[in-house]
Amino acid sequence: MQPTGIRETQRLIAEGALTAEQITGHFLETIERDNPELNAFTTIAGTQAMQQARETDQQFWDRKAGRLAGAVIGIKEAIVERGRVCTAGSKMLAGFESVYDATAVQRLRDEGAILIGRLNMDEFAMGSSTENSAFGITRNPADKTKVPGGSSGGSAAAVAAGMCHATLGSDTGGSVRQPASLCGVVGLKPTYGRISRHGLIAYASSFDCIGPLTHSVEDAALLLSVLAGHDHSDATSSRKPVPDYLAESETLPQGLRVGLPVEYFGDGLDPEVKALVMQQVEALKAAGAVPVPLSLPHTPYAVATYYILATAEASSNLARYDGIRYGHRTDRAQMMEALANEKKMLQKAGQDPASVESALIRLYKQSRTEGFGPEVKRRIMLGTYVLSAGYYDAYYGKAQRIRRLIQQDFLSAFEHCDVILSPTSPTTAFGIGEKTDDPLQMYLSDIYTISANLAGIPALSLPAGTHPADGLPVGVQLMAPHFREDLLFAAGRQLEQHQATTTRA
Ligand SMILES: NC(=O)C[C@H](N)C(=O)O
Repeated sequence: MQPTGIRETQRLIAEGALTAEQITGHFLETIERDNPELNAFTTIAGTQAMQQARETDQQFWDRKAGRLAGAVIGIKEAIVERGRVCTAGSKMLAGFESVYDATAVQRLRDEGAILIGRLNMDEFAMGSSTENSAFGITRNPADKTKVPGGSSGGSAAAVAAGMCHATLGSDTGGSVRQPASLCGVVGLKPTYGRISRHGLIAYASSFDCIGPLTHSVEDAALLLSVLAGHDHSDATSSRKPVPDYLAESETLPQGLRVGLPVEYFGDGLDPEVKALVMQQVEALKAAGAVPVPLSLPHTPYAVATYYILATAEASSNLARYDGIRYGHRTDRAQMMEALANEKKMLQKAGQDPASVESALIRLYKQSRTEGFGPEVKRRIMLGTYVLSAGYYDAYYGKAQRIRRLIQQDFLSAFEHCDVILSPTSPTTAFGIGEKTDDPLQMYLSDIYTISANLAGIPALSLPAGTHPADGLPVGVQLMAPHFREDLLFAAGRQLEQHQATTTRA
């Protein structure tokens, strides 16, 4: 059995009990064996990873190892990596090779991480099940008939299946935390602006965050220490100093007040999920924390608000894929022939052939029709509608105002508590195909994760045990005030320790 934690691996390499080459080889064998069925990885960078591993071993030997030396990490398709195909799960970007590294990827490289490949996702991060990828669905390693969650389903499945130490995902409305919960791993959405978005293919820019998925809270803290910090290429990245999250989260602050929002424990929550989440509250209580019942009154509007604002931003961000400057381009010869035929038909019918649209307009339309999948098209249409002149105030303007009220709910709540605890997802992983015909049901699986994105606050999902009926992983979510990731890690580590002792006992 090989170690799956970064810190543990580093200890073993430093002691000479393991080499980076061995651990990378082990992960590659696991990928080779299990990826054909799971489809977590879209690209496997075996040769380069082994080369990097050999360099890492030399660095350990020379005592020049970086903070992530020996850490084998996979990257979500939405985050660009120099020299690799970066598709964001879309046919629109099939074959698109990036000429630069996202800042987050560059930071991993600078600290010696070994980059092992690229991970499947819902197209342009639009989805909660990884069933919307142009490159096939990803399966949940815990039960291959179930979805892994989404949109970072490949990133969560790869960690859960032991194919790497950690992965990068992105979280616009729960896309790191919900799949982490459904696959039984740790997932962090940091404060908006804590990690640079430079090189993250844009979906909804006022929400998009890059975040790590790991086997342990400790590894998530280590990764955030490396990934966080200001970047001159992203004007929204924060200049706040980056703490040593590992050191800052070693002990649980005395008398930590844990907020329990009534709106997160009501209708629609599976009772067994609720019971496991409440066990986490008991574990924190036993460590001296104090539960504080509270209300976040605007929660019922969160899903609607998010799906108005995110689709509006997406319709604008995705306008760049026009087939000329960027993205898939339709076959021009075929298109010209079709246009010529249409003109002939009109002439025959005695109508004006000039009424046929121009070749340029047709090229845009045809390229976008072919390049985007159905969910992306739905969101572009929704987003364009809510931004249109006659409806702007009724939808977009109103949603912006409700977003402010949701932020205000959290600011008020944090006057009475230090962290907020809730389920991450109302149910365990659902069946493949179960929600694909019902977009509203799919959107509702983000019910507990979306508010943190609306408010810009950090949130962590970690395993809370397995559901007694289906044996699938259940996640618990912790949320904290802006830039207080240290509190999430401190509470998360406490829960992990508790789980380790109770499962051992
Ligand atoms: N991207 C995300 O964070 C996932 C969310 N379910 C969405 O489709 O927008």
